[in-house]
Amino acid sequence: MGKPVIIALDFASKDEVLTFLNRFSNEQLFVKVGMELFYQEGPAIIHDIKERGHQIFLDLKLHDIPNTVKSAMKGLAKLQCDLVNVHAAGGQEMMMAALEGLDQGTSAGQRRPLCIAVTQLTSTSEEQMKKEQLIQVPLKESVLHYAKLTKQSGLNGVVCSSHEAAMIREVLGNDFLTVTPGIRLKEDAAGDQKRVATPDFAKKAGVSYMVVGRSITKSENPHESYQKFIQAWEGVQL
Ligand SMILES: O=c1ccn([C@@H]2O[C@H](COP(=O)(O)O)[C@@H](O)[C@H]2O)c(=O)[nH]1
Repeated sequence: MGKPVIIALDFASKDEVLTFLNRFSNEQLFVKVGMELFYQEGPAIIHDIKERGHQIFLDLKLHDIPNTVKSAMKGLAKLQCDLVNVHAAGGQEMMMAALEGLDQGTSAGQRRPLCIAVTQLTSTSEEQMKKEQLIQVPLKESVLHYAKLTKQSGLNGVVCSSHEAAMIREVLGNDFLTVTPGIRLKEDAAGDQKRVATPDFAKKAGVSYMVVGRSITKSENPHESYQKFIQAWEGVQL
């Protein structure tokens, strides 16, 4: 499975990214490129990171009409990232269109990126979901509903919080990926995240990959902080 931690490279420039990556010398990482970095640096940043041998989750969370998502994914497939994503709220037709686009954009002999869908953002609380999205079921039920829809659409997994991962694994199987942001060490500030969990909670819940941003990138010693997350994960014997 490789590294259980995906580092969110939420930086505004290539210089900041390279300074950050240089702290890890030759260590191969699994990193996430999100909107902040991609909108500033464009596709070239993907080539720069890939050149250094890191795995990439391109986290652009596509959510648009099926035809637009299909065409966008066709283009993104050419960047040869390992993982891309959409919002499950875009619906089954949109998610299936995303896969079609990825298939069309992947050349023979290349591996199609895995595609996952965001269920409910980890910055959303149950109260907020009910009030602002007018979804009146418990948040866990909404997440499971989106996860089922995602699987039916043929995608490889979901973005959810660690609190929903065990339920999703139980219902949808061990091969269906759960990628969980909102990961914090006990002493870390939650910031804008509402559904947070520690690495050991995530491991016990059967999470596939933990996404960690600020706890590592804003730390005085990012390499040491990264190691703390890895060690906390590895310290849990299942
Ligand atoms: O539901 C979601 C989906 C994506 N994210 C992204 O993960 C990181 C988390 O960063 P932290 O600094 O560790 O909070 C960030 O890039 C988000 O865009 C998410 O948090 N929740």
